[in-house]
Amino acid sequence: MASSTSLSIPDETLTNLISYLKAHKITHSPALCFRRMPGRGIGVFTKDSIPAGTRIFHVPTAALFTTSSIPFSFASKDLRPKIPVHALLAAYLTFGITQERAKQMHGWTATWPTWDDFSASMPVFWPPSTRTEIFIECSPATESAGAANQHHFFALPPTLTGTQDSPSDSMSTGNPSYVPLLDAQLAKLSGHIENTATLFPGHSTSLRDPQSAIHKAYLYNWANINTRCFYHVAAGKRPPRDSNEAMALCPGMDLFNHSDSATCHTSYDRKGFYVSTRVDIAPDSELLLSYGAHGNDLLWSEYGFAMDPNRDDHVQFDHVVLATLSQSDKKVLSDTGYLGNYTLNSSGICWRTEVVSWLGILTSTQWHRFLQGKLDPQALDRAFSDNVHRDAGKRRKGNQGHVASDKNNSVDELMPSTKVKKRQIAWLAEITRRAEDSINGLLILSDPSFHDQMMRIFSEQQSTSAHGRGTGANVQKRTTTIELARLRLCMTRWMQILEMSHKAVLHLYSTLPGQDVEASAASLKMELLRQRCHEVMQHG
Ligand SMILES: C[S@@+](CC[C@H](N)C(=O)[O-])C[C@H]1O[C@@H](n2cnc3c(N)ncnc32)[C@H](O)[C@@H]1O
Repeated sequence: MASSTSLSIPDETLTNLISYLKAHKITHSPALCFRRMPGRGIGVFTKDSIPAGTRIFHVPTAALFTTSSIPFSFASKDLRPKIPVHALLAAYLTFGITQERAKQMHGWTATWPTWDDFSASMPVFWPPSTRTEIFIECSPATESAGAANQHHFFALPPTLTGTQDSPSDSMSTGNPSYVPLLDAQLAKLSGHIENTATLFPGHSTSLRDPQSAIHKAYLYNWANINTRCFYHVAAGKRPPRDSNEAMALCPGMDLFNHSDSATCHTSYDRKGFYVSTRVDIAPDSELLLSYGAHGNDLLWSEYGFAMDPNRDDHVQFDHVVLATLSQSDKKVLSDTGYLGNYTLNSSGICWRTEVVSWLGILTSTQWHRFLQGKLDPQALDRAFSDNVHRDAGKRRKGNQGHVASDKNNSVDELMPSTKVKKRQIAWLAEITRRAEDSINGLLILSDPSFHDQMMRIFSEQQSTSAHGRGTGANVQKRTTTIELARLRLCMTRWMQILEMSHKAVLHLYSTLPGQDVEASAASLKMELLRQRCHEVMQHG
């Protein structure tokens, strides 16, 4: 591997990074270079082709930033077991690090995102108003559809917030182990702040004060650790029970972006971390790691971005399914291990949802046999068709030659699999309705005439201007940019959810007779929303 000097970038921050890498004996393939890209920060690229299986990056153990980098004068041996690693690293970077050390690390830390980047993209830093139901009123003039002029909707999807649960339709009522992603993250962040404040009493007041510079610096460092750390266990140490306690920051290696089809992978041994290529790499390509097989909700909440497309994407829709089940259904599902965790992805609904769909349509014995793979529902459909033909024959005889009308479309007359599909369509229609409501609401808020309402929902208002990064018009412009970025991220995610449910509904319609009109109407509606969102993304 070559030394870092071969990375040539026309950007002072990146040039300083190269000096930092060199000074810390961090080496890499001579083909690598760093580039900035709109919407994804810095990434690692190759100028030349690289064969599969090549080691392209090495960060020696001595260059890692871990709890071993923190002096005992800041955190004693006794204190360390009492604080999560994430919180300790954030505390040290916020008020433990000397000016001299911060200056030494600057060649690397200057490449980190800005606070505005995190604030715009990570919902954990957004105001509570983005998590609760939004009501807006429109005069008929601003109402493009000309329909109802009151809108209520959610900016953030329930898969992140769980806020669409009413007590009777609650994910938590139905599935006690379910904690929405954002709730878990908010609890973790506030737990870390509280823990740090307790263990470092000299900083407790400012850490707990959202307006203080220390609090804001802590959030910034916490976000950096959250989005840039790698799993690492020091040589000779046992892996901790909680993988979050095995953290290392790897200078330079933290600039690889994520992909669901990563071209590189990481490994480590006692000498440090390595990145190697998994496949042959073409010149001028970005080198990509996998942060895990994560759906967009997790990528968004933990890392502040969503991929489009993302083959690991899915949405959990427990809130929709559970709201349609009786307590006794939930008990049956709980007893069989099928309560909750119902997901939809680009291939349709998951097996767990399929299982719930048959509950009540099969007899209890049939349903349990179906779970065990001992009953093929198609056999039931065949038996149903045979019965229908037999009955029709009997009716013909009974009616002395007059064929009985076959127009009875009551649910009881439907084939078992048709009943199941109709049930699934109803669930998907509910996901679609919620997504459409939210997209329409966000489209209204993106209109300049709704600027004040948009700011009330997406802005911390007074608190943003207290960040000490500008005044007057400058702050106003910056905050508006942040709020609009937040709104657009919500719109993008709802659109992805809508596309997923739309695709699944179309597939179900295609397996049922006479659903062409419904399918075309749904596609038309979808296309109109897609176009309106596209316009906002382009010009708004
Ligand atoms: C470990 S850093 C990677 C380097 C990062 N681009 C930077 O400039 O610091 C992780 C962050 O990179 C960004 N990122 C990673 N993969 C991305 C992707 N596929 N699309 C958009 N942003 C991505 C996200 O902001 C994420 O929090």
